[in-house]
Amino acid sequence: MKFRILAQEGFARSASFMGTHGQTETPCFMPVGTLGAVKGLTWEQVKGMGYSLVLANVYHLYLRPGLEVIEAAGGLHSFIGWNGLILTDSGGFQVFSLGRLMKIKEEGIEFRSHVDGSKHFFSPEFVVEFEERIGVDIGMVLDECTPYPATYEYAKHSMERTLRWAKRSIEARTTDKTALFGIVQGGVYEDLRLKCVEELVKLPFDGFAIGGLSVGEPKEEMYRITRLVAPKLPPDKPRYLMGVGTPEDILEAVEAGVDMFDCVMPTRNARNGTLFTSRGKINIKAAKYRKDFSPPDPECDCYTCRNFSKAYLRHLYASGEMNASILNTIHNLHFYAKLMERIREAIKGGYFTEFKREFLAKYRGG
Ligand SMILES: CNc1nc2cc3c(cc2[nH]1)N=C(N)NC3
Ligand SMILES: [Zn+2]
Repeated sequence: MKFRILAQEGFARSASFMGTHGQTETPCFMPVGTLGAVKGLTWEQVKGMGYSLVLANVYHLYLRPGLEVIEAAGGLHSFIGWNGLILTDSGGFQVFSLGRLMKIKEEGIEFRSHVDGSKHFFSPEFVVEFEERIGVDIGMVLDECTPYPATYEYAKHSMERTLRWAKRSIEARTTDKTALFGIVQGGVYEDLRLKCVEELVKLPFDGFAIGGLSVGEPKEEMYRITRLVAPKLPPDKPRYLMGVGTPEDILEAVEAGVDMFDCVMPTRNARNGTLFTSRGKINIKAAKYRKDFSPPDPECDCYTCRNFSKAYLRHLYASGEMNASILNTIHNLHFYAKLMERIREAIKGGYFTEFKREFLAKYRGG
């Protein structure tokens, strides 16, 4: 894995990331393809929007279709038919948020499948092995996701276990074809976060993620921890803020030095009719759009905005048509791709601060 800084403005930077299956430029947003597909879109459409790095989940792929099928297919890229870069989250968060967590032990996490209730066990070593065997470009280590709120004591013990698991994950590596990223935990406690960074950066990770945020804490807390941690992570390696976020969150985090993002919002919100536009979010279900024959976002050049009106999209949604999800997802993911493209250009052009101010004025101004 190679990471080369192309331009810097304050803490914000634009870089190129080279992985086994190609390269991408950062700051970048990763569409969520949890089960090996971005819901409602073909890979041709995802690639056509300019995405070259997508996210999938070890927890889900392990349960369905399972390691045996993916390996028999020749790895995850050939199984799902995506020839760009793939990052997999480790399951740490998913077991906490989806699976029925049974027990956290020093050895690993015991959980029940949310699919059929069967019992399973993830160790840090197993997750690294799984990610290497399915051949992803970037694998996240198994971490203990400290919930919010958590007491200082709980966050401390949880962070210390995440550090012990990080060491075991590095030791479990057998190839550099799968880049491995460490995850910073420590709740909302600055000293725990800094202690975690201090220990984690001693390990030869290819990149570092800030975990344990966007888990229900107030926005200001998320920004405070991000601004504290991001600049302290190695400047020559990618920084990934997990599960984030809205256009505003992304701009704040880029300004703090974050390079990579993932969030279900553009895809999940699309399926429930919420569209991101240059003047803020709109909900296409609203009655006021019944005879509004203007596009979702007059400043957007996506297929949906070039061909369809709010009234039509509202009609599709109200009728439960499949195309409602497809057309709304095309717009939202295109909006995010465009935002990241304009962020990269702004950093390279040295006008990111102005871009952020102008974008947010319009986006919040409605
Ligand atoms: C949606 N918010 C969110 N916060 C996260 C935090 C983490 C994560 C995924 C997340 N998603 N994956 C991990 N392995 N650890 C931390
Ligand atoms: Zn559009």
